[in-house]
Amino acid sequence: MADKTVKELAEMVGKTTDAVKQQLVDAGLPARAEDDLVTELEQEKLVTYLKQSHGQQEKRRISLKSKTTSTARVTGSSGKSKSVNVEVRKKKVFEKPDPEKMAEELAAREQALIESQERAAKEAEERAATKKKAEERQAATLAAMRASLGSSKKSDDKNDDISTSVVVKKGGKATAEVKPKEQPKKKVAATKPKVETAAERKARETREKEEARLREIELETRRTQAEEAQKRTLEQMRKMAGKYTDREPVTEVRKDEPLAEGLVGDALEESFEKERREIKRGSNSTGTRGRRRKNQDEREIKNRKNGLRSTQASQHKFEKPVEKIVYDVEISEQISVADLAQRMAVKAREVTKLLMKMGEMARESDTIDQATASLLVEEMGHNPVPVSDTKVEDDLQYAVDERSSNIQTRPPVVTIMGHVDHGKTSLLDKIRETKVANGEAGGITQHIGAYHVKTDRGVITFLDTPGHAAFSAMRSRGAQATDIVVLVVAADDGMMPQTAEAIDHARAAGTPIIVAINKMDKPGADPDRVLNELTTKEVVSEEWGGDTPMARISAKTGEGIEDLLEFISLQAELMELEAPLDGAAQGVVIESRLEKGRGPVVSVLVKKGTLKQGDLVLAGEHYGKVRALTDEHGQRIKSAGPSIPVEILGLPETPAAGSEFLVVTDEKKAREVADFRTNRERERQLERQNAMRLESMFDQMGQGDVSFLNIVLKTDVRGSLEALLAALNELSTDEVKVRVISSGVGPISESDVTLAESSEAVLLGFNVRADATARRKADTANMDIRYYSVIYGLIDDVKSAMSGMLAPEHREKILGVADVREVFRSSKFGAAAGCMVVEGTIYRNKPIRVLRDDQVIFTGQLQSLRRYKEDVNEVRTGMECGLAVRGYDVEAGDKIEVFEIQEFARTI
Ligand SMILES: Nc1nc2c(ncn2[C@@H]2O[C@H](COP(=O)(O)OP(=O)(O)OP(=O)(O)O)[C@@H](O)[C@H]2O)c(=O)[nH]1
Repeated sequence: MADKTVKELAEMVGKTTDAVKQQLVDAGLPARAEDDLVTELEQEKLVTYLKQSHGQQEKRRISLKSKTTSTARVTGSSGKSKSVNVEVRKKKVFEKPDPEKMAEELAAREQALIESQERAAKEAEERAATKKKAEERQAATLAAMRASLGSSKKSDDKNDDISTSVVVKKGGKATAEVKPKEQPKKKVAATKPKVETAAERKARETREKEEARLREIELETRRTQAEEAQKRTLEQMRKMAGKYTDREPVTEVRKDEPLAEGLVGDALEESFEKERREIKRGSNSTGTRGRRRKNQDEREIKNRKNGLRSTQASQHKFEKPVEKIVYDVEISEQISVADLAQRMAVKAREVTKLLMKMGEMARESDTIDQATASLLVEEMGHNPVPVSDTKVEDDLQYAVDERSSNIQTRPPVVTIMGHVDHGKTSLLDKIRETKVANGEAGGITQHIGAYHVKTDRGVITFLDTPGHAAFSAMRSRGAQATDIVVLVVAADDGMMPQTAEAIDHARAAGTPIIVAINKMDKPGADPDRVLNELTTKEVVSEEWGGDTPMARISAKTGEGIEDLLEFISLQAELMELEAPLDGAAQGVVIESRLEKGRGPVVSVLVKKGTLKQGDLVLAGEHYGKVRALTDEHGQRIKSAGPSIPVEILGLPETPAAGSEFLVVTDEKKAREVADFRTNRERERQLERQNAMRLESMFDQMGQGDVSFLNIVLKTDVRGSLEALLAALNELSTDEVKVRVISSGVGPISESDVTLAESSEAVLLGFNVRADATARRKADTANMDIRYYSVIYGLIDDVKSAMSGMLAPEHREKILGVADVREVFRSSKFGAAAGCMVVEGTIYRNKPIRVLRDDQVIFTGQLQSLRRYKEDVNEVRTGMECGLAVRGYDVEAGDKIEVFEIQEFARTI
């Protein structure tokens, strides 16, 4: 760069002289005229200024300080103070670049790359053309020079010894030099022309201008390439960002590279360096650079085609290239750790490790519950698919349903409910008496928990287990055995608590209600009152515009019973009750008992299909072949269709009342389901026991005053047992808890007595008696065995026992109040108060309180109570007295209140 005039500069950059002059001033240089020279230094200054103003910032040196060090003075244990260096390190965090922004940037850079390549090609062409022109010009100049030299040689010969050459020095100043005459010819030819002609000068200037432009292009190319490198680096960073998000970068950030700016780690920095080196090398040799550039571009394209692979891809070889397989893992309600691991195709150790992390210590053989297993599976990146343990059961049920066909109308199943003594049993008996005993020739009615009657409108089946307790026990087992509830309300008693409860139960089950207003024969019968009271529970008679049929009956005389049966049949018709007649039978266990000589006798109600002798029945946890079928009259029958109650023999044990039964063909499946149910029941039992243990622990820890009433209970049939257990369970309160230590069906045995004795339990028998040995044992142990035949009798007794265990309640009772009118002081008695008894009686020996402005200010005792001069024990309302309070001086206007603490027994 040579010194140039303002005009020359303007020509060079293709701007007006005025614009250049202004730029010079803006760049902080002195103002110039058109022909003033601008020195090289000034030109550089101007170029720097222009670059800056066009956004080409001077290359900044970025120095990121990851740590700062300062000095602090501290006093040591010896008391001496010393200075310590405090180094504060900054946390480096990778920022994940925004993918959208990156994509935009990438597109822009690609466009810029294409443009710059096109520009470079064009410029190369121009350069070649210019070079050619320059060479031509030079050749022409040389020819001219040679020509002029030839003519001057002739004149030299004339001037003999001196030749003058004019050398144009920097700045265009010409100086004359005297050269020795005998200059070798070839030397003259080798040197540049001594005098620069106007054409030469112009050529040189053009050349310089061209060179400057080329430098600019070079710079531009380098810049583009640097940007390219940056782009690639950022691209890699974007790909790597995901992998590094959770990690703390451990590498140091390079400080001398603007691209780094605290973002790039070692790997990226290295890649950047590589790019930089390539660019640097490329700039030294245009040819090599071009080749390299080409190769690089080819690589780029190849890499792009290959997706994520890049020139730096080899740096991340540690990554596992395989894609993770996500399994759908079926999880049953309980699953072993080993089994779960197998389903996820991992080692069991990995599962136990994860469990440990989650705070659960488990071995491979341990079983975990469905919720924990689901969590684990999710944690390990798979999909948990919870499956029901009842799948085998469901499959079995499905198979049974599949085999059902020939859908027919079936008889309704009716349960009779109502308050105690309102006549439920009487009603059932009356219906049976009129419809069964009389209807069936010679039939001996047998108690099987249900019976069916034939009416003009069809068959009706009654469940002979009256009361809502049995109804709810069945429902709690999922057996919706009842279609209609007949609610018995005594006309002379009206709606009672258990009437309301029965309504709630029926409502909860969605079972329609028919009301039987009983005891209409009684003189005190008031059916309207019943109707009225029932409306409070939103049971409105059809007569009153509601939808509940109500029959006025007498279980004693049989009046209205036909109407009731008619209502039931009509309701059944409305409900369009249907069931498949053919196919495998299924239904519900009504009752089961152990009978001497017959073994387990199970009463069932068929709900679907037809139950036949010889069928394989699965009921609850037991299964077996039906040896015999008996109807309610004790008659052996071959089969029973829908809604028909029968007794079956052949099961190995007594299933619980309310259990569902079904006929299966596959014994293996039946065993599988039976086993599963047994295990489930055992687990439930264990859970209950654990809960009990826990409960006891808490009780002991926190509330020392909780009492337990332990019970050993034996009943005749499972139905009563379920009902009683449910009822007893509800009796527990915060203070007294009922704990059934043992319960079962059958007579009270010696072991029951032993258990009751050891656990300090009361021994209760419902419709069963203790055998001889048990009786003897109870006598020796001085134990009381209580027998019942009415559920409510048993419950009431338990309630009383619980009440006896309750701590008595203490209540305070005010016995009398006296107003203090005057206070006298005597040296002998101290302060004595003259009072008037205004309420009750003032007692000398009872506790007192002193009240001032109706606020208690003292509680204590009287020191003396006198009437006139005599000491007395009590003074009644309206009488005057003198009294002294021990340890307290009363004032006129105070009130003396006498009280006592009374004990009240509490009931459950
Ligand atoms: N006068 C009269 N008495 C009846 C009628 N129905 C029942 N009783 C009497 O009422 C009492 C109770 O009858 P139950 O049939 O035992 O009543 P329940 O509702 O079954 O009683 P629990 O089984 O204890 O809940 C008995 O003394 C019956 O004789 C009736 O229609 N008229």
